[in-house]
Amino acid sequence: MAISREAVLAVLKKVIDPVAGGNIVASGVMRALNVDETGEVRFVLEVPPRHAGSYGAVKDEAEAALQALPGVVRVSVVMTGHSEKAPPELRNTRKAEPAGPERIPGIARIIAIASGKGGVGKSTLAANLACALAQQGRRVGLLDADVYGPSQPRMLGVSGRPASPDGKTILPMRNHGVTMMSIGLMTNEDQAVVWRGPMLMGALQQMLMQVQWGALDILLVDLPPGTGDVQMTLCQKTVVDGAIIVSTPQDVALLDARKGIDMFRQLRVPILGMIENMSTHICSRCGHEEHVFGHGGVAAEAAKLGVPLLAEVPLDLQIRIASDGGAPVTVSQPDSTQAQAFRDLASALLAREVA
Ligand SMILES: Nc1ncnc2c1ncn2[C@@H]1O[C@H](COP(=O)(O)OP(=O)(O)OP(=O)(O)O)[C@@H](O)[C@H]1O
Repeated sequence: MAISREAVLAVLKKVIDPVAGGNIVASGVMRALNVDETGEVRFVLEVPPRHAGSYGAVKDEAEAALQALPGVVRVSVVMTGHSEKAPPELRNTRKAEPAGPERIPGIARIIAIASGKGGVGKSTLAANLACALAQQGRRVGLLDADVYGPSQPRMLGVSGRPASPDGKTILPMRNHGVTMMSIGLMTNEDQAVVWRGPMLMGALQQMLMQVQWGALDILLVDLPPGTGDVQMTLCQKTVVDGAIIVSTPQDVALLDARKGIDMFRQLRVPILGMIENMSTHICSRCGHEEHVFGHGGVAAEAAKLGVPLLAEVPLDLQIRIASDGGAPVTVSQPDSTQAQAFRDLASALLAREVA
């Protein structure tokens, strides 16, 4: 019978830390827990050297309690006074497997919001979709990975540097029911950052793995435009459950969107659909409808490529004012027709069980 990590932790949480108080999991002396499928449980008790004597009994108690747990075959506990190196017997002796895409613990689904071209409204749509999904009861995260123009802090009205109480993990920000982290919060707003490939990959990995996202039903990733290192790294390192491609109806934007779709297909990421943004403009004074960038181009392209058209969002002054002011229209004017477009998009994704 395979033993679960949760069952092991439940047992360890009953073992009292005689020095720090509380249990040994909460106090942090129990580290590097490894529960493998053969029923072997290994961990380190990292204790202050001067209190080593007090932990002998703790080690015995933890070992005995775990041995009594059905499914546990072997328990090995190593006591150490420092944590620089894992003791030799704890090293994984199995050969490293090629690192394929992994799931991030606690995050049920990842959806990438992408565009071939910059400025087509990808961030605006990501912010509104995140808020609309949160309003419909989903636990939503939004990762702003647009290294060339991170705009989510402005769109979600968040500022300041994220805290890192332990110097290792990063606490995300939260507003409008959305848990958010942006590369823009890690750099000075006015500072132009020249990102090179390895730096980009490092920053993305850090934001995916070191941010304490908590339990999320869905993490939306607002990607930079185009088909570069960030897109590749995201899809190669993590399991991306789907991509949404945003485009305006213009030919040039569509051409780039097609390249984006090709890339995701090559990376085996399902295309959930396309969104036509700035689809049509309705004059706020006279109600006259104009097709500033043409209309219907994305619908035609989506049909040609065999992917669903998820939404057509108008070019609308309220949408711009709201997102540039820190409260997307879904939040600031929830009863408006503009907000309804995003709610319908969220509902459609929920109905298809992709969000
Ligand atoms: N439907 C819309 N109606 C009105 N304004 C919009 C709409 N969509 C986006 N905008 C505005 O257009 C500008 C660019 O949008 P946004 O930053 O979302 O684009 P982007 O594709 O994420 O750009 P980049 O790739 O450069 O980050 C913003 O000022 C935004 O408020």
